Amino acid sequence: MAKRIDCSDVNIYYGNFLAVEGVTISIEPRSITALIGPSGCGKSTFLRTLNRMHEVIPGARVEGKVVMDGQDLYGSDADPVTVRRQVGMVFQRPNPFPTMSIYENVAAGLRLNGTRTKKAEMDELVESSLRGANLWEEVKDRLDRPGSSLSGGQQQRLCIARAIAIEPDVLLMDEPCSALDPISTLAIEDLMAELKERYTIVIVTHNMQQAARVSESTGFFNLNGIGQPGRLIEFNPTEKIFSNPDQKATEDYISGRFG
Ligand SMILES: Nc1ncnc2c1ncn2[C@@H]1O[C@H](COP(=O)(O)OP(=O)(O)OP(=O)(O)O)[C@@H](O)[C@H]1O
Repeated sequence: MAKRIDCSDVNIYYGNFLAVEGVTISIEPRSITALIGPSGCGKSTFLRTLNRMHEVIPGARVEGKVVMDGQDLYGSDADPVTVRRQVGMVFQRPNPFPTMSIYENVAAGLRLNGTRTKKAEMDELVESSLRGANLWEEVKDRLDRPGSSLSGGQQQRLCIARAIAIEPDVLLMDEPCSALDPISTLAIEDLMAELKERYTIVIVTHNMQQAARVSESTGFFNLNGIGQPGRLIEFNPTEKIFSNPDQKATEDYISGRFG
C-alpha cells in the first residue's frame, strides 16, 4: 500500500515527437502530488507513464527510469498488466461501464483482475470499496441499477470505488473534477483527503485552487513553444509553489500572467 515513485530523466515520445523531456521527480507515499501547467505541456502524458498506459498508443515509448518502491516499472521483468493493477487510474470524464449495474461496476475491477471471489466476499469488497469512495449511503438500496443512472459526481465516485476495489498502491487522477459541479468537486476533494491516508495520489488539474487545497507537493510543467517538449520546471511543497516559487515561470503561471 502507498508506495513512493522515483522518476529519473524520463523522456516520453509519440513516435518521433518528444512530448516530455527529462523529468526527474520523487513522489511521496501517503500524500497528494498535483501536476499543473498550461495545455499541451505533457501533464497527462507524464501521468500515463506512471502506470504504463502511455505505451498502449501505437509508436509511443518511454525512456528513463520509473521506480516504485525499488521496483523498476519499465524493467525487463515488469509486466504492464501487473503495473496497472498496482497503479490505478481515474479519468477526466466519469467512465463507468454504462449498462453494468453499480455493483458490477465495482466488482468489474476484481473480475478483470482474475480474482476468484465467493459471492459473500465480493459483497463485502463492493461495500467496502463504495464506503471508501463515500458513495455507499447513496447507492446501497439500488446496487442493481445501471452505473449510468447516477449523477456525474456519483459516477466519478463509482469509478474511484472501482479503482480502489483492487487495492492499488498508487492512484492517478487525470483532471477528475473537470466535468463536475462545485459540490461534487468538493465531495471528490474530501474523498481524496481521506484516500491519501492509504494511497499515493497524483492528480493532474487545471484548477490551481484545487491544487492548492488538496496537495502537499506541486509540480509545474511548461513548454517553450508548440512542437517543443514539456518539462518539469519546478517541483516543491505546494505552499511554496503558491507563495514563493523558485522559478519566475511558475510565478507567472500561477498569477495568471500566461497559460
Ligand atoms: N495520442 C497522441 N499522439 C500524438 N501526440 C499526442 C497524443 N496525445 C498527446 N499528444 C501530444 O503530446 C503533448 C502533450 O499532451 P498532453 O495531453 O500530455 O498535455 P497536457 O499538459 O495534459 O494538456 P491538457 O492540459 O490540455 O490536457 C501535446 O503536444 C499533444 O499534442
